Parts: sequence; C-alpha cells; structure tokens
Amino acid sequence: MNQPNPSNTPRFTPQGLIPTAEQTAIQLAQNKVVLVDANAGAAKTTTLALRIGEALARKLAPEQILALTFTPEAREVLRRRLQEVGVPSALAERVAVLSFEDFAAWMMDLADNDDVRQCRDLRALKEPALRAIDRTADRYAGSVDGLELHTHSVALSQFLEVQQSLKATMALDSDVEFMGHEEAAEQLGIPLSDYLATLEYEAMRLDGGAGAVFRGPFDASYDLACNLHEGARLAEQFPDYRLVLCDELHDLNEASFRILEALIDRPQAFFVGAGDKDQVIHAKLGASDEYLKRRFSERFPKLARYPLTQTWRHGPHLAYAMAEFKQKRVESALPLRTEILHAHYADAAECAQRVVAAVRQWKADGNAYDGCAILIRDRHQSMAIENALIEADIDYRTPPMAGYLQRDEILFLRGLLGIALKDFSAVKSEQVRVAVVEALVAFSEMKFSIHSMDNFKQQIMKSPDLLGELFMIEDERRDGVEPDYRDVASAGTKRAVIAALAWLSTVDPTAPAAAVLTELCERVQLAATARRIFVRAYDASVITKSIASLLAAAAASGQSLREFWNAVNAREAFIRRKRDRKSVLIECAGNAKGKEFEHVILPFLEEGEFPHPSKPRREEENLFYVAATRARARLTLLAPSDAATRSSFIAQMRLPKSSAAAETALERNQRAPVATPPTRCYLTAGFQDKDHVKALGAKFDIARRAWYVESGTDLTPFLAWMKK
Ligand SMILES: Nc1ncnc2c1ncn2[C@@H]1O[C@H](COP(=O)(O)OP(=O)(O)OP(=O)(O)O)[C@@H](O)[C@H]1O
Repeated sequence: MNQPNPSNTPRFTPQGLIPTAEQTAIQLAQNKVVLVDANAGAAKTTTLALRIGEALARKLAPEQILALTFTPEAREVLRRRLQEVGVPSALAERVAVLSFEDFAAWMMDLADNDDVRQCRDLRALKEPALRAIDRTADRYAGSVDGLELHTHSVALSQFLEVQQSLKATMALDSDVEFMGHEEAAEQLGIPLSDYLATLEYEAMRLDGGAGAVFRGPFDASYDLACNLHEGARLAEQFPDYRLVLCDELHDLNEASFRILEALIDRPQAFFVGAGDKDQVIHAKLGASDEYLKRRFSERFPKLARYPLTQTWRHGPHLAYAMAEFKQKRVESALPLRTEILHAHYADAAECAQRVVAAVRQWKADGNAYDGCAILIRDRHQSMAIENALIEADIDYRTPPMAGYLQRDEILFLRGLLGIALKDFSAVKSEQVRVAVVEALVAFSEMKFSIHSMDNFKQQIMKSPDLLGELFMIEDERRDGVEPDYRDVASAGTKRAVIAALAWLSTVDPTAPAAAVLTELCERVQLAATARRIFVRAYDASVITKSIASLLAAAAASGQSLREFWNAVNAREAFIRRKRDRKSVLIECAGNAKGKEFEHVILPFLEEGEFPHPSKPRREEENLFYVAATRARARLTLLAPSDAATRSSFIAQMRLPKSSAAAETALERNQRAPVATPPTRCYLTAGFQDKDHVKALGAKFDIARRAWYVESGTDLTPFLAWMKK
C-alpha cells in the first residue's frame, strides 16, 4: 500500500475539480514506476494531467516530460484534460504529448538523420505491396507449392494488416531467419504466401538493410523497437525525459512495450502509466492485459500500483451494472441517475425504428442530437438504422466508418445496377464513382496495372456511362503474355460477373428489386467470392450480413428495380448534403474508446451479433464494457422480443440486483455535501509587481506562473492587477 508522505503536499492545484485522495496520491507519487489499472471513466487521463501539472509546478522543464498515447484521438483527449485541469497552454504546448508512432518516427529520423517518407494512408502502401507480390511471384513461382498470390485491393489490405500484426507483436523480429520458409510461416501463424511477400516487402522498405525508404502504420514503432532490441545506442540519443507517462495502457503491444522499457530504463526517468485491463480489444494488434497484469511487474519488480476506484462518468446505476457484468468493484460517488432503458424488437427494421424512437425521446426530453451516439457491434448493422434515420429526417454522421452505401460490397452491386440500367451518371459524387470502379475490380477479381486503373478512373469521373467498358479492358501490360499466377483463381469470377451483367441487362426495370438483387447475388457468386477474397472468415461473414440487410431493405420497400436504384441515389444525396443541424453519431463500438457521450444506444443485442460467435468471449465482453461505459446520463439497450435470443450480456448485468443497490447509493450520493472547487482570481501582476502583491497576501501559482488570490478575499487592493 502506498501511504502518502505528509510532508509531500501538492504544489499544483487544479481548476474545475477537487482531486480525490487517490488522485492526489498519484499526483505526488515518487516511485520510479507507477501503474494505475482502473475502471472506465475513473479519471485515469485526468490524473495523468494532474501528474504533469505537479511536475511543472515543481519546476521540471516541460521539454523533459513525454506523454505517450496509442492513437491521435487519445492524444487529443490528454491535451484537452491538461487544459481542463488548468495547465497553461503556453506550458502544455511545450510538453511532448505524442502517439507512439509519432514519437518513434521522430526518434528514427534522429537516428537515420533523414526524413523518411511517412505513409499514414494505407492506400499509399498498395503500390509497394503490389510490387512485393510481383517480386514474390518472380522469385518463388514454380519452386514453392501452393503459392496463392492475390492482387485485388481487398487482398492487399489484408496483406498489409497481417504485416501490421507481425510488427506490432514483434513476431517478425523473432528467431525465424534460420528456419525454412514453410516452418517460419507456420511458427508465425500466417499463410506461406503472406510470409514470403512480407520478406520481399521489408527488403524493399528497408532497402536491403541500408535504411528505411518509407514507413507505413506501425513501421516506425517496429523499426525503433528492433533498433533498441539490437543493442543499438539509439536510446542514448533520446531527449532527456525525466517524466514519462502513458495513457490507455490496455492498447500496449510488444513493440510499444519495448520502447517504454528503453525510456524507463534511463536512470533519471520516472514513469506513470494508466490503463484498464477490461478494455483490451485490440488483441489482433498484439494488445493484451498481460502487460498490466504481469509483464510490467516482472520487468520492474519495484513498481507501485495505485488505485482509482470511482467512476466519474456515470452514476451508480450504470456503475453497478458494469460491476456485475465484469464481476469487479466499480463505485460512483456522483449524485446522477444514469438511466438504463430497454426496448424490444421483432426484426432488424423494428430495431431501427426503436433507435429512431430513442433518439426522438432524447430530443423531446430537451437534449441535443449531438449528445447521442449509436454504437454498433459491426458495420453491417448500420444499414437498417441509417435508412430509418433518413426516413425520419434525422441527420447522422458516421466517422470514420463510411455510411453503408459506400461499402465495397454495396458499391459493387451499385456498379452492376448502374451498368445494366445504363444510368451510372445518377451517382453524382466523383469520389463514389471511383470507389465503385475499385469495388467492381475487387469483387470481379480483375487484374489491372495501377496505370490503366488510374486512367480508367479518370475517364469514369468525367463520363460515368463508360463504366460498362471496364469489363472489356484487358490490362495492356499483358498483351501477348501467358496468363500468370494472378489470373488463375480469378478468371471464373470475372466470367460469372460478365454473364450476370448480360442477364441483368435483360431484366425489366419494373421487376421487384428484392427478387432481382437476390438472383444477381447468386449469379455473381457474391458469398463465395467474399469467402475467397477475405482471408478471415469473420470479414466474409460481415459482407454476407451486409448483403442480407440490403436484400431485406429492398424487400421491405416493395420497390421495383428502377425505383430502388433511384431511392439509393437519393439517399446518398441526403447524406452528402451540407449539415448545419446537430447530428447523431453512428460509430463502431471499437472506435469509441476513450470518448464519452450523454446518451449511448446499443442496438442489435442478440445472440449471433453481440457477442460475436467467432470471437473470443473475453474480448467480446471487453468490447461491450467499452461501449456501455461511454454513457453519462442514459444507456438504451435494444434486444429481441424473444428472450431466448437476447444477448447474454444483458442478463450478465443483473439489472434487478444492481439497480436496487444503485438506488441506495444514489440516495447516499445525493445526501453527501456538494464540494465545489475553490475558485481563484488570477492577477495580471508581472515580475516587477511580485513583492507588492505578495505583501498584500497574493500567492504564486508555479504551474501557471501567475499570481492569484483565493475566492472570498477582498479584491479592492488588487484592482490594479485585475483583468478588465
Ligand atoms: N476529481 C474529479 N471530480 C469530478 N470529476 C472528475 C474528477 N476527475 C475526473 N473527473 C471527470 O471524470 C470524467 C472521466 O475522466 P477521464 O476521461 O480522465 O477517465 P478515464 O479513466 O481516462 O476514462 P476511460 O477509461 O474511458 O479512458 C471526465 O469527465 C473528467 O472531467
């Protein structure tokens, strides 16, 4: 147990909140390594900001503080909390608050002494990925059995994802170089083709070992972690950080852990990290609760663990429901009734109507739309909801996930309809037209050189009705060339799509849309193609569900093919129109981590959806926990009317039991005296005035470098230094 030292009192007093004793203990902790494993909303980020304020008040130079996060969003939240607790912006701006990637890129540039090109956008990596696949074919085709190399955009993104995972987990840096290729691929748990292509890709990226030529996501962290691991002296070139902090430690993976180790190992450095082991949801990228539970203590045996036991985000009703759900202690001292509401539905369309009703009720209760977030488990779930919101004339936004009309599988079908109806110009956005071309190429498994693809996209932007010619173009690079590995798996798909298009062109546009689309999907073998082009069965299943939702929407509309086509394009126009009203957010639950919303709506809480059957139960629980704990004032749970098919997560919250206990706690919280943070009146007094104002009773705030008087003080003597 970490007892506070009575002579060690805070020099930084935050504004706007009164820190709890637990927060103050972390603010003042003097241990070399401090770890905080605490519940969602328990003020982890805020407390890291207090720790920074304290260090500045103790005259640590801002340049000697490094605060690391895993995402740009988390970095912004930490910067905001620094402002909120009252660290003056002039000082806060000098503190390095960086994502691991940015820090690693900066350190690698220091080491390489050059400005390596950063490719943050995955699309920029497709070209080198394609080259790596070509090199793999040149080198191994004929000598390696079962080489399966695909070059369509979906396969390329998957290849890049596999690589990210190998790098984040540092598996690529493990001892596989002396193994045979097959054995190494097996050890890494990836297909042989991906392994060989990765070797080629890395040889190109690192210029055969001479140094990086470009870096994609995770590459900088990976390069830095490799460099540190090889005993290079790069850590000695790090700036002289005395205080290192890390937020969202539950996202930690092997690459970032190695970087932290190097920072903490420096003799002068102190470390404070905070995370929540129940929020680990990125296992695919190597995140694991093992770091919080075990790895830190093994590596730094003297580390001190500090608790933050209360959540400040919501009241006892949600806090206790989550305590039951996770079978752990969660407390809330807030005098706030966070409502947990339920509604039931028979099918997807009714679920979407319930979402609309929940949003409308929120508005009718006097709240703004933008306080409301609909957090879905998977992107296919948004289709019914988006359609219902459009019909109800409620604006919504979907960052960073594209609305359903712009998803690859839907764009593919839209492309086919546009060709068959000879009406592709009805798709008004040039960006969407280009995306349709990419989707047609991916789902027809066509092969294009980048050059001819770019040319074609340019033409389509100007003359949309040329789209049908896509299927007539042969890649000019291949004229007279024998079909190679790229053509083998895919020729059948392209033939099926061309045949389906020929059929579609003969269909009467007044025929019912649902029947035509169902037959179209069968003719183009959409489900089978999805299973082939998506390596992970899970991704293929999302595509299949997405298509099923489209067919259900078409059936429910009762529209003809032509009407359906027009309606889809009109919807796109609705979504793209300029927004000046406040809008509801639709977001995948996994992207909402670290954020908070007044009202969270969780739809489709049914077996087969959430928890997802193909994912580990524990990770699904964590995802649900993240989603539900984003709520401050209201949580709406939407589940099937048939109790037998409801998500088991609802029962796991044991709401009757937890809400009874919460009522008592709420009464207790409401009776507790309300402590309001002391307010200070800051003076404009400069250095030359210091003796004068000090004699009058003013105090100096070291963190803000400003003189102030406590609230309640007679301000008359200080009028000369008051802001006008
Ligand atoms: N002492 C306090 N008194 C009142 N409110 C507080 C206090 N400390 C923090 N808060 C508020 O609690 C809320 C949650 O804080 P914060 O975002 O720091 O939690 P967190 O543990 O980092 O959350 P998450 O687990 O979601 O990342 C914020 O709105 C913050 O302003």
